[in-house]
Amino acid sequence: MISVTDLRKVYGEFVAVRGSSFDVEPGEIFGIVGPNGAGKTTTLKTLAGLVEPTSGETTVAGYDAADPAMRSHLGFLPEESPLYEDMTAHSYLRFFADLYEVPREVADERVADTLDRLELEHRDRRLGDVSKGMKRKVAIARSLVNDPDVLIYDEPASGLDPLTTNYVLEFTKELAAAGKTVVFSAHNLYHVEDVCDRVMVMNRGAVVARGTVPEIREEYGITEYHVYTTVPTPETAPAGERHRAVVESMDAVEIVRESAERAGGIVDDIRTREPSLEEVFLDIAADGDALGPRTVDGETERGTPDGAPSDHTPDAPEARR
Ligand SMILES: Nc1ncnc2c1ncn2[C@@H]1O[C@H](COP(=O)(O)OP(=O)(O)OP(=O)(O)O)[C@@H](O)[C@H]1O
Repeated sequence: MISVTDLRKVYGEFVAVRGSSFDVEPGEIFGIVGPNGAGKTTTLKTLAGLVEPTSGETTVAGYDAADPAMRSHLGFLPEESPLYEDMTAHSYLRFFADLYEVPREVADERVADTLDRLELEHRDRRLGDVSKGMKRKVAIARSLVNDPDVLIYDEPASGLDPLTTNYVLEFTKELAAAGKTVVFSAHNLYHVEDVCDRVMVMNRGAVVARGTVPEIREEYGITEYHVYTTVPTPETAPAGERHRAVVESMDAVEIVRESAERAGGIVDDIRTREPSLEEVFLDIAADGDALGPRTVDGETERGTPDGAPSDHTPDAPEARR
């Protein structure tokens, strides 16, 4: 449904996106995460045809992203979406439906249905007078007036209270279950982990990891084993009435077991601690300096145009650097 090959965007001398490649399958929820300035919004705006890439190919719903015909298949939710404050939700959405040339009757039904599904109250109140959560819901409804196949949502839950956030994320899942393809960016990794089928991590303009969350965790995170023994061993520290060693491999667990048995005790519990996506992410982001300078000149000096791998096998987490 979406195919991006060697996407590169340079502003003046500054390299905002350094050659990223990824595919998104129909009905998939694909998350783009990364620290501030990583290049997430630039990537999303390129998909939406709002930013012209410096080089690379971007296909959305079978069209080049720059092709105006693509727009009718796309719903784009920008990070900030100022609404016309004097309009009501209803008149505002109708206005957009008209822009997309949706026949009046279809538009009325679709708008009412979407507002019902979003449980939007106060439909006839001025948009200037409604809460931030409601405004976001109206912006989401706007992204759906043309019944698009592809939804591109930049930080859909940014700045919302936990209840509305949850609502928006569940709604996103429903849209994908109904067959829509969703690409969204987020800072909150818990949301990404909860909602996305696959994730791409960007840092300093480069794609540094991608795959399912378990794949990324396996590739980049370190699983810790907490090994509890009945006797002290050189590897353990006191932990309540027992002793505990924190190790990172099963071989190390065996060493603790042998030490405990030599000391006349046993290992009586082993617990596995998976790193959170947040921990994995911080670890990946900490490697950002290794990506090198972010200017066209800096890249030439390094002798590599991209600084990051850009193969087209989205299921395989990439090697770092
Ligand atoms: N029009 C522009 N002109 C010059 N530089 C730009 C422009 N748009 C973005 N940039 C720069 O490109 C880099 C990537 O920006 P982008 O908005 O894509 O990052 P982001 O990952 O979405 O960040 P955030 O999480 O802060 O929204 C940033 O350093 C930004 O300052």
